[in-house]
Amino acid sequence: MSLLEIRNLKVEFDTAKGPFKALDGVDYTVDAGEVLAIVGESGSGKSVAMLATMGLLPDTATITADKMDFEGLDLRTLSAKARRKVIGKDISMIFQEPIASLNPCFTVGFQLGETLKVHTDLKGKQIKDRIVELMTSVGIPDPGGRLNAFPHQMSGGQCQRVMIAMAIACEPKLLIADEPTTALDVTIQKQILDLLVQLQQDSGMGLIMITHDMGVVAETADRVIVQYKGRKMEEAGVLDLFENPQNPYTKALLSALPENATGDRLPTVSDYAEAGGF
Ligand SMILES: Nc1ncnc2c1ncn2[C@@H]1O[C@H](COP(=O)(O)OP(=O)(O)OP(=O)(O)O)[C@@H](O)[C@H]1O
Repeated sequence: MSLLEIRNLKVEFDTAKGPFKALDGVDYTVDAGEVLAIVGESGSGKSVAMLATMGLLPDTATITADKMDFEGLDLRTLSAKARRKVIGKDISMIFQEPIASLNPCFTVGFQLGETLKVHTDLKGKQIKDRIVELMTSVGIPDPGGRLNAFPHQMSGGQCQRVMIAMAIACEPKLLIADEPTTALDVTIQKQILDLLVQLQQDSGMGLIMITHDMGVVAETADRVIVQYKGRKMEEAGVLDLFENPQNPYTKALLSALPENATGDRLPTVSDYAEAGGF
């Protein structure tokens, strides 16, 4: 049984201009211990798909799927109470803007503690010990001192480490990372990616990496889903995708990488769109 199995996921938003189809029948499967990258340009429906899975879309979204199972549990029919037991514990998510994701009014230690209080039976000193252990595992120096810091007193990279600590606090079986390095400096990006992959390998959890960056895909993924305008264009193992892309859109994405440039100007995806028929 797969960890997460989604069939024919569709999401439509009710907007002032009428219904808008953000996702049009996409399948996703992730196994324990696997890293799935979902790649595509802005607006391709990567975040919407995972927010739908987490039950985090607004009421204006109509979500349908033929199947949406997490460890055999049907996420479509879960009560709000049962869902809260799964989401944030067995499935957790980190987002693009680490500083905005943390509450500026509370120390990072307090915020980590709140996560542990909600989802575990730990109390008092056990909570503090676990916070220090978590901060150590995500590479925050002087964790005992830093737990009293407010988010604005930490760098973007450190805040993302705190978000990762919060996401892994309850030892999730699946972690969804939505553009986790996009808002960070290039040098920090690599460190955060390495940390995520290391944590994934140590724990054996499934990891879904949402990204628009083929470099991130190459660094992290076992398998890749390429999305464009709410549809799946291609799904392949990471080596196959880079060596032998089948879909014109995937070929266009790969041609737009700086290392594949041949002329004076980098090609863009739209250079390929008409010829490729997408
Ligand atoms: N709450 C909403 N109401 C209406 N449309 C929405 C809503 N949320 C997302 N969309 C639209 O759905 C489409 C897919 O959005 P989504 O955020 O999934 O894209 P993405 O591939 O993750 O891109 P990005 O990397 O920019 O986040 C976009 O056109 C977006 O404008």
